[in-house]
Parts: sequence; C-alpha cells; structure tokens
Amino acid sequence: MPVEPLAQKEIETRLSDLPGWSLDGDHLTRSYRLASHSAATAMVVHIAQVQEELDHHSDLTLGYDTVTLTVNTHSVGGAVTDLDFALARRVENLAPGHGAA
Ligand SMILES: C[C@H](O)[C@H](O)[C@H]1CNC2=NC(N)=NC(=O)C2=N1
Repeated sequence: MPVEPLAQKEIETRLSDLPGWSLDGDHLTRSYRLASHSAATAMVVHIAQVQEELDHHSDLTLGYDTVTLTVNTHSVGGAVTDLDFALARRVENLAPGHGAA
C-alpha cells in the first residue's frame, strides 16, 4: 500500500502517544539526553541499525550528551507519514535501554 501524508489532526493525535516528540514545521523531532558522549554515540549506532531495518532514515545529530532526530518522508515530498511514526515508536522503545531521557 502506498504511504500517504497524514492530516494535521491525525499527527496531533498520534503525537499525544509519544511524549517528547513534536512537529517542527514539516518534521517530527525529538532530542534525548544521555549520561555521556559514549552513551549518546551507542544510541546513534543503535538508531542507525533500526533505520536500515525499516529503510527509513532520520536526520540524526550527535551532540556531547544528546541525540536529536528529525524525520519526515522524502518520497511524499517531505510530509509526515506512518513511516515516521513507526520509526519514532521504535526509537522510544530502545531509548530506555540507553538511559536516554
Ligand atoms: C530507496 C529507499 O527505499 C528510499 O530512498 C527510502 C530510504 N529512506 C528514507 N527515509 C526517509 N526519511 N524518507 C524516505 O522517503 C526514504 N526513502
């Protein structure tokens, strides 16, 4: 089934189940804070593996002790779709194992 842009209202509803995530312009975004640079780096590697598995990739920024994702779906002109929420959910599920908050 082709991926479709989500309506604004639908995006807001889905975001209510993803605390910490928000819509910034046309991207979903979230930043996490970690205990150290090496912890943040390990989380980036883990997210990159999930992104390859999903074949869906955020812009992923590594800071000193932060990891920031911004994501939308290029193939529909940069709209937010199910694929972005699927990635956000996967990242939320792996974050506690990295001590990310
Ligand atoms: C060929 C490959 O499936 C596509 O280029 C994938 C890869 N990762 C992607 N990531 C994102 N964020 N949007 C896409 O449309 C996209 N397309």
